[in-house]
Amino acid sequence: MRGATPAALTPAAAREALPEATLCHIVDGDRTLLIRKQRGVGAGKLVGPGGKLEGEETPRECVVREVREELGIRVSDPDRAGAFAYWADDWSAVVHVFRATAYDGTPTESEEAVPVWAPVDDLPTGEMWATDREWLPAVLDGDRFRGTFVYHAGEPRHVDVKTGVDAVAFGRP
Ligand SMILES: Nc1nc2c([nH]c(=O)n2[C@H]2C[C@H](O)[C@@H](COP(=O)(O)OP(=O)(O)OP(=O)(O)O)O2)c(=O)[nH]1
Repeated sequence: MRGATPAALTPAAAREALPEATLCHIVDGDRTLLIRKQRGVGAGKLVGPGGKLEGEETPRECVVREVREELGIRVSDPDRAGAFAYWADDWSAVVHVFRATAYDGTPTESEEAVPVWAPVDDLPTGEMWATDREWLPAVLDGDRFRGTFVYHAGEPRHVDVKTGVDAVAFGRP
């Protein structure tokens, strides 16, 4: 299945075939909380906090754990906003995206992440994954989406995003 082309891969099959990861987009009034990723996939970029699923945890459990590990805060209302299947030369995954508005604690720098607040209506897209701009504004706005992306040599070669649709076909909440 890993060799299947995206066109042949249904969302359910993608989840079977690919590792799963999460992203959390916290909205606080007119700003949103990103991290400057210090290591791993996407190091150096501005991204939502998140990471790979571990063991039998659900995506929601994963995103709460990752936000706590990376920023030292506890999100209390992560809401599933969408998902994308993502293929690149060195890493491919189904990434579950959550939106949250409530958290306890103060975002604090860790080995993995430096917190960066960004204005919701002026996102630093030049420092983000090229395809994040296709779905992040909708997520920050409370909309839902589903996406499929193929990157080669760091450039997006296939980009398919549908907003206003449920991503539940990509898997468990
Ligand atoms: N914003 C954004 N993030 C992405 C994209 N593709 C992609 O895999 N990611 C994220 C999903 C995960 O949060 C992250 C990959 O996991 P990670 O390397 O941070 O994993 P981790 O913290 O569990 O692992 P580690 O560093 O301890 O090995 O990259 C994308 O297109 N845009």
